[in-house]
Amino acid sequence: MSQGLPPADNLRTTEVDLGGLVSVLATHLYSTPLVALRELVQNAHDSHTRRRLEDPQSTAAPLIRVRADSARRTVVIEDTGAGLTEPEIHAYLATVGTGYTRMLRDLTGNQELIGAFGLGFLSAFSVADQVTVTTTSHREPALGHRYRSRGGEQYSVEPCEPRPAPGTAVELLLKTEHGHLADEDALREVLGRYCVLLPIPVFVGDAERPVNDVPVPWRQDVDGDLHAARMRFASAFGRRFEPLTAFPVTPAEGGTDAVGLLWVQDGGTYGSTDNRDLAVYLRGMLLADDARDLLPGWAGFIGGVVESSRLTPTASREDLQRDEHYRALQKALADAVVDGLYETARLHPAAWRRILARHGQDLLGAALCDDRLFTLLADDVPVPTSQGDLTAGALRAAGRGALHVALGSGGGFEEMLYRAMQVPIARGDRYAVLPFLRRYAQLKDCRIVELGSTQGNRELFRDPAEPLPAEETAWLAAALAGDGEELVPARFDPPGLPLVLVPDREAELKARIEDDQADARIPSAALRLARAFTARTDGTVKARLYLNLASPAVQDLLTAYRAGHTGSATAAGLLRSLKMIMAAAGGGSADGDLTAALAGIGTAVSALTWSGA
Ligand SMILES: Nc1ncnc2c1ncn2[C@@H]1O[C@H](COP(=O)(O)OP(=O)(O)OP(=O)(O)O)[C@@H](O)[C@H]1O
Repeated sequence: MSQGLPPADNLRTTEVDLGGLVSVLATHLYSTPLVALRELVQNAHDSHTRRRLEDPQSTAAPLIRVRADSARRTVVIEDTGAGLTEPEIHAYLATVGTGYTRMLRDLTGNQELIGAFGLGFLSAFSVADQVTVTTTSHREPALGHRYRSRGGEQYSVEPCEPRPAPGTAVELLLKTEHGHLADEDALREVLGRYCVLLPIPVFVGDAERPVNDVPVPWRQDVDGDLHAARMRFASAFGRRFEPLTAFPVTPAEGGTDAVGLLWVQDGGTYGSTDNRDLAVYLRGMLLADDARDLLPGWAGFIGGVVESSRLTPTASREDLQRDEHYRALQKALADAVVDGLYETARLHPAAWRRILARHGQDLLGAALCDDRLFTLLADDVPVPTSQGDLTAGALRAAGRGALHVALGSGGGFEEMLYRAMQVPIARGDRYAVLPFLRRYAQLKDCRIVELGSTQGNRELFRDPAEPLPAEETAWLAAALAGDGEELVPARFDPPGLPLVLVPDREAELKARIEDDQADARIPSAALRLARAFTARTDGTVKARLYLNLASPAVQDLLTAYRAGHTGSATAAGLLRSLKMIMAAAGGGSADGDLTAALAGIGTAVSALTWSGA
């Protein structure tokens, strides 16, 4: 088949259904009607830049004022910029896809100009039934023109009184459903966010204070305390949480040009909470309000603002192209978070303590995803244990050089055993605790005792000095162990504890981690690590019953059995009941039920009492 073009006389021009196109562009390009406000303020800003370039002698103070009249359901955006001549209205304002702004930027190289696509003005029709633009060009200060359109498809232009000074007023007669925008408080809130980085003051109503008067700490030479200025900005900008600390984003050599500010948000986070909140600005205008994907997945506690002129917006100017600049910024932001946390730990110890307390759980997971972060956090981050939050170092010291971790979901026999041993036990079932402690143990070369795992059990339950004869083990197993329980003669502390039933926690953990729900709660990097640890578990053994040969009670039982004492079976029954009661108290389960165990104790006591009589 020929790949060439058809003969010229066969070429046709694509028809445009203007009405359909205008409707799509005006109504469907943007995700929220608020974008119209942003586009119109941005046009006002560009018009000021144009004025400065074309009319450098002008002494007019650049300002943008937005007014609302709820009774008339109107919003007016006024500027003291360049204004438009009548031909310019036709050629730029009323021509879809063409704007003066882009040409001016190409011509002058001025990077402050924001407009690019020649589409933004159309967004006015997404919120307004009628749009009226009254304008006076700085080139013809004695003339005024009024553009009027309903829907954007057709428009009229007529002469009118010139404005008191060159500039433009865009009046939106709001659609009923968007009438709530004609409210100056609402406008203040929206514009305060959209325009926070615009260099031109933006006023709402008759206010004398612009909505964008918070000093931008990475732009101005801040007098005095830079950290305090960063905190002020973060506090003014953050929507949901107060900042605990703030740190800068700086351009990376050969990477991104982005600058801005990140902060650690107050407010608890858990493994499951993603409060990442990042706004991205391009040439001073808000581009992406929720660009959380630029922040690392483990940084659920970070909020921030960045601006970059290398990022490319989509035509709606609400999202960013995922290009190499986007990826460079992602990397720079991950580095900035880690650098910022280092800086906080070094310079702001009080804030650092609050961050550790608030976001300890998240940080455990974060440490697993970034080596530098692990180094920073290893000795500081709190680990939840049976004795409250402790650092890994404190856990190790209290465990006489070993980290003790329970793999069960809290309570259970582990807690009882550890209480008897008087060491704190880390809650290995909590988000990221187990992989964090394993990594810690590996790097710091210390022992980790994971109770419930084969390895951990071997550490805790030592082999007996001499193995028991097979016949005695068989008798004990028959007397004490239930279905699916394996009797293991051992020695362990404290000697007062005759036996312990240990469910196979690795098998339990494996089942839990393989559960689909875990995917939703745990960031994938941490989950992969956890799975790597449980992959080797086969999960066939349900529980092991460790019998403490160091316990005087067990020794007496064996002596009685060897001597053929009739009471040995009764005493064994007593121990079996004790096992079941302990398992039930610890939230676990042994064979049989609690009522039977309690009854067993009664029977044993009666039998022993009578046999002694
Ligand atoms: N307030 C204003 N003052 C002066 N000229 C304006 C004003 N608003 C719009 N214009 C003119 O109309 C043109 C078209 O505006 P429009 O918002 O559609 O596109 P743009 O700003 O050029 O690009 P983008 O679609 O990227 O916003 C602008 O380029 C500018 O020349």
